[in-house]
Amino acid sequence: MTAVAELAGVTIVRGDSRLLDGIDWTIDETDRWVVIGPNGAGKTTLLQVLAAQLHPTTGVVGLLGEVLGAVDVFELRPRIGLTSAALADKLPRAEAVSDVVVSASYAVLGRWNEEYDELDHQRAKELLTELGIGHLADRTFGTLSEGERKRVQIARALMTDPELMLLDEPAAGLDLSGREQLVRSLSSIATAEGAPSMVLVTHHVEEIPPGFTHALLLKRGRTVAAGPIAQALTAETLSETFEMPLALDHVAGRYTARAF
Ligand SMILES: Nc1ncnc2c1ncn2[C@@H]1O[C@H](COP(=O)(O)OP(=O)(O)OP(=O)(O)O)[C@@H](O)[C@H]1O
Repeated sequence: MTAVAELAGVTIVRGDSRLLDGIDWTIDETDRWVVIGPNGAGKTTLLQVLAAQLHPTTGVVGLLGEVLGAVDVFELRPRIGLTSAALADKLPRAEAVSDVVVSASYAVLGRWNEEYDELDHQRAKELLTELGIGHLADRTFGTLSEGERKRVQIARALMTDPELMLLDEPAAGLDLSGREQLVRSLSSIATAEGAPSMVLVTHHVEEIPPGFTHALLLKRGRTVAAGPIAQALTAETLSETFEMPLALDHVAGRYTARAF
């Protein structure tokens, strides 16, 4: 199996804080990881490292066969799909949904004056349809609901056929039906042939799409547990991560947690 990412002793220090503290982690090609942890655990920081946006203070990051620090990150980044609230805010609200998706192939935010191939538009339409929002292709991005916008972002991140897909709290702020539709879409992306390796960050086990294979639990910048999801994600590891006694259920491929 080929490693898509290999982190060894990754530590990130800002002032007196260790945002990440000695993270060792290997992501293989066929892995679909979920990263779970409380607010401030370092999840977004970890995703920024995987997105080649942040270099560790100490430690080594291997990414898509390259070593961070010894490679031009501008060559690496187009191979990585990222969705996050920060990125969503930068998408042009006045632009047509299909253009928001298509413009990803040129790694630009906003359509400007690039010429896009008919093939690109076809691909964008296909992706939007896969995500259940094909009918919104001609709408203006700013007129979409939060849940619809999240799905456009995912289509956009998939547009470049990334080798690694990073999703930072994709279901945050969605209502129940929005969350369930998104979980279903992510599950079908995760289990599709030729899908990219995936890392999904969340606070909530309810948001883990069926088909995700591995879990990393993070607390105060450190790994509590990491590995195949059945072993890494248990009532014990979850309780330790969130520092409260939690019961964990796993029914029909979905997880639920509650305090007791
Ligand atoms: N530049 C910085 N300087 C100092 N502390 C920082 C800096 N950037 C982030 N932090 C702190 O690092 C910690 C980890 O932040 P991060 O955003 O990675 O956490 P998170 O797990 O994604 O949290 P949340 O679930 O709330 O989004 C937080 O306590 C945050 O305040």
